[in-house]
Amino acid sequence: MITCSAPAKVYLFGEHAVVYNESAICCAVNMRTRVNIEYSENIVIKSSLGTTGIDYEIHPYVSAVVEKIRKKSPCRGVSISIESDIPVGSGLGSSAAVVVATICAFNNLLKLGMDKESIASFGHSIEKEIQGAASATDTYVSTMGGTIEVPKRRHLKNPLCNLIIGNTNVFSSTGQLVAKVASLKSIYPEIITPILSTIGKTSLRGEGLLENEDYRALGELMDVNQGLLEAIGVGCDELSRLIHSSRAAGAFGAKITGAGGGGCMLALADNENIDAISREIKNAGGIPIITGVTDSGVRVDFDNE
Ligand SMILES: Nc1ncnc2c1ncn2[C@@H]1O[C@H](COP(=O)(O)OP(=O)(O)OP(=O)(O)O)[C@@H](O)[C@H]1O
Ligand SMILES: C[C@@](O)(CCO)CC(=O)[O-]
Ligand SMILES: [Mg+2]
Repeated sequence: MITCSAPAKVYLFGEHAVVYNESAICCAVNMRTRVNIEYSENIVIKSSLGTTGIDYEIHPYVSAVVEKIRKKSPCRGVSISIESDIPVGSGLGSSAAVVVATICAFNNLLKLGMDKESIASFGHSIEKEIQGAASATDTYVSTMGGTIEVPKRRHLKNPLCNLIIGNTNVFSSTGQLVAKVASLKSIYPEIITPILSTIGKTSLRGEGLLENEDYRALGELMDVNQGLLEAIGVGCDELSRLIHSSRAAGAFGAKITGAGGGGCMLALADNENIDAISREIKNAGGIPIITGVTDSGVRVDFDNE
């Protein structure tokens, strides 16, 4: 059996805009999806979502990886079992982590010789196929770890303050939200295109602030980015409640992370405010998760093949 794992991610800036090639800053964080793989008679995919064969309803991302790999390198059946600390459909990159960890598992089982760049780009092709339109960000960051600016794919300094996630527990589909933004952009191009470009500018300014460890200003720009995400229609009441409660409890800044429409928000905070922010996220109906950046991207955890 082989076990590979890959991390979740949060966006400091730039989700949605990055689909249109604007800048984003994204960090890999300390929650992982583990994929176990071994040879078997048939294709079996087992996760908290169910046990299936190739099944594009229940396991679209993993099914697409299996089919694409088997086209390139025909192999017997495999049994894949998935365990994950990453809430599914919550803006923390659960799809990218499962895709990247599954590709890495096949890479080692079938000795495909893919390097990390190839794993990331294969992962991106799967996200594009299933999501409709997708940036390279989630799969690249989950593969490489650390804090990365996309589209240039430059590694930046990790934020040294606390990252507090608030999960609304409302499921959201990234594909649907990306399609919603695309539709708004096609109806009002002269209004939506400059908003996306301004989101990209918050990310470009954010880079210098991250370098200088100016978390107060970084938080201020995250709040600006949040206003622009609301403007493109990816906010919701549950997220707003968690974001406003976090700010009131002393966060440097707070915004949606990932696709929005439910899922998670992210607050930046110093040590003194963590407890108050976590408490207020709970009072506002969310689940707080205190996390940090990991430099460990996709990796092999176990291999006895
Ligand atoms: N542990 C898992 N096991 C099997 N499939 C998973 C797992 N985690 C995620 N997935 C797949 O990914 C889908 C969710 O992906 P989606 O892109 O909509 O959300 P996300 O990746 O959590 O959020 P975001 O893309 O905004 O960061 C699930 O519906 C499922 O198909
Ligand atoms: C909404 C989005 O920008 C981030 C989802 O985590 C989509 C993408 O980049 O593919
Ligand atoms: Mg996703």
